[in-house]
Amino acid sequence: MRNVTLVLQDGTKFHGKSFGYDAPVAGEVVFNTAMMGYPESLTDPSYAGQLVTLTFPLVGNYGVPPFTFTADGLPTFMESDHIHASAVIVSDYSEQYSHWNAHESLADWLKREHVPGITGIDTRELTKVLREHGVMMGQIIFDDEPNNIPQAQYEGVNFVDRVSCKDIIKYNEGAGKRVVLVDCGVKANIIRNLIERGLEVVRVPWNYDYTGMEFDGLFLGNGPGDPDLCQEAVNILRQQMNKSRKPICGICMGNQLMAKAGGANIYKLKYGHRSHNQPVRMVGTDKCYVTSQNHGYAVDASTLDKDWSELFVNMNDGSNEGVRHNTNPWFTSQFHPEACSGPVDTLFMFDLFVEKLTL
Ligand SMILES: NC(=O)CC[C@H](N)C(=O)O
Repeated sequence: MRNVTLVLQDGTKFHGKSFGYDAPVAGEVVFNTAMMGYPESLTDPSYAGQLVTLTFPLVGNYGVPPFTFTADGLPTFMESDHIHASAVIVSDYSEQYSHWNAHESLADWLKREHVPGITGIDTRELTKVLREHGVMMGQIIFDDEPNNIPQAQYEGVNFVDRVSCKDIIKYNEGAGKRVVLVDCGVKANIIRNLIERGLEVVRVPWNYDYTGMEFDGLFLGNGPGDPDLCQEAVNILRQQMNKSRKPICGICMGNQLMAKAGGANIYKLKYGHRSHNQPVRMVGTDKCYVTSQNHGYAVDASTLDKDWSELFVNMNDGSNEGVRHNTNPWFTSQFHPEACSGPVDTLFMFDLFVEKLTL
């Protein structure tokens, strides 16, 4: 294993070893405190452009599931058809793996997909640095080729345009109600949840003008990067809202786009929410849900127009976790009700959407 150094934007250095694909890489360094779920997280398109630090110390011990696809073209166990994170940073990579569904090691998968992985990093110390300073850009360089330092940019890059589908994809054609799904980098489990509920899904590119199409409801998926770079999607959404009261539901980036259409501003969180245990309260109730999350930006709910209200709020930091329109069936969550991975307490969001479609 070759020696590597992770260099943060402020000059902080961490030394480790390469266990994935041997190549220098740069990106935004973020951390995820979940205890498992690396196959799902690495294939979540919302991690595009990021070097993902896993704080759970032992990583790789359950291997990686086979990269098979179901009849409808969705990956059986992953969240998209390839790794989207730019690299993975762990404390102790486990070379031995064992799981009934393991097909290969994490190292072999990373090598096959040309994604760097580094081990031997004090990920808890790294996380403390990121929590103090906020997320930073970082570079993974190989100590035996120190001049080969890559550069990267995160802010201002439209990652959604890179990961969104380029053409319309249909699922479950001819089934009951038809839903247009805006693909900003949608996770497979959102599509699975819609299909499982008997819906026909028409997945369209992020900036596709669907306002002239025939459908019963609209779903806004998750996606990477800064929502302010998706103004085109917000403009189309506003047109749809001016035209019709059809149900609209959104997840993560979908919450941010909906809130923007509702007049709200977006800001960047200091170090984001990436974990399986984010507590979220439903506003106006004393119900708290434990949720799976992966986002770096948030909605400033105080800037929502008067026709909108906050639907969920984060119990750790008070940030917005969802919005709703006061009279129309338009509602969203910043967290991931589809989980994958993580707790499934909030799957009811999909049922609520179906309920609104059939009213
Ligand atoms: N998972 C997501 O949709 C993330 C939304 C947005 N890219 C953010 O980081 O806040």
